[in-house]
Amino acid sequence: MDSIKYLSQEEAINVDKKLFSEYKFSVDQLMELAGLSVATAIAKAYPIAHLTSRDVLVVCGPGNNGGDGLVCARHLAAFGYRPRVFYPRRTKRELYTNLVAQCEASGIPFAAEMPAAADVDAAYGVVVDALFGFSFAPPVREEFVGIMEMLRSVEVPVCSVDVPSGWDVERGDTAGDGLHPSMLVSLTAPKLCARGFAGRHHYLGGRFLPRRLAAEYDIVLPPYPGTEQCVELPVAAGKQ
Ligand SMILES: NC(=O)C1=CN([C@@H]2O[C@H](COP(=O)(O)OP(=O)(O)OC[C@H]3O[C@@H](n4cnc5c(N)ncnc54)[C@H](O)[C@@H]3O)[C@@H](O)[C@H]2O)[C@@H](O)CC1
Ligand SMILES: [K+]
Repeated sequence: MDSIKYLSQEEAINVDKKLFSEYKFSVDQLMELAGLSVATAIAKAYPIAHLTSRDVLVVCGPGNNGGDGLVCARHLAAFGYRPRVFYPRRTKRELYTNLVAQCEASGIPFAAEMPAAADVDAAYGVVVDALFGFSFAPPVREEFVGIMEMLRSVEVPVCSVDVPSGWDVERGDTAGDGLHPSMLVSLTAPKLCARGFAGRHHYLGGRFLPRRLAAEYDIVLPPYPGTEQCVELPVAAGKQ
C-alpha cells in the first residue's frame, strides 16, 4: 500500500468546502455518514460484550465536530449502547436543533451538568470526544478548560472524533493540554497531527470522498473493505 496522505489544516478545510460547493453535498448528509462511521468504529473497537458498561458519554462541542457526536450518539443507541450526551454550548442553527431533537426522540438523555471524571469512570464504558475538530486553533478557550481537564482525567477509553481535542491540527499536542485518546477516528483523511497519535485504535471513516477530489489532493488511503463505513489504520506514532 502507498503511504497514507495526511492533510494540512488548510487542505482539510478546502476539501470540506469543495464537497459542499463543487460536489453539491449538504452538511447533513456528510455529518450523518461521519457520525455513523464513528459509531461503527466504536462498535468494532469496543463491542458491548467486551465492556463493563454499555453506557457511553458523548461530549459535543459547538461546531460540526459536535454535530458528528450527536449523530454518533443516535447510531450508538441503535446499536444497543446507552449514550448520554453532554452538549454545554448548543448551537441554535436548525441542523443542530434537529440533531438534538432526533437524539431526544430516540430516548437519549442529555446531561445537565458536566460529570466528574470519577463518576464517568464508575458509570461509563467509553467516552466520545466530539469537542473540536479540524477548525480548532489552540489554546483552548476558558469556557472549555474544565471539560478538557475532565476528559484528560478519565481512565475509561476515549474515542476522539477526527482530531484529539486540544491538538494543533498539524503539529499535535504542542500546548501539552490536549487529550491523549485510546482511539481516533479520522474523517475523510487523517490530519497531519494523526502522525503523533499513539493510542490503540486508529480508524478512517467518513466514506464519502469522491475519487476525483481525492486525486486532486493526492489523497491515498487504504480501501474500505466491502460495504464497511470504516477501516482500521496502522497507528503511525513516531513515523513521519
Ligand atoms: N468534510 C469533512 O471532512 C467533514 C467534517 N465534519 C466534521 O466537521 C469538523 C470541522 O467542523 P467545524 O469547521 O465546524 O469546526 P470544529 O467543530 O472543529 O470547531 C469549531 C468550533 O470550535 C470553536 N473553537 C475553535 N477553536 C477553539 C478554541 N481554541 N477554544 C474553544 N473553542 C474553539 C469554534 O468557535 C467553533 O465553534 C471536522 O473535524 C469533522 O468532525 C463532518 O461533520 C462532515 C464532513
Ligand atoms: K474531537
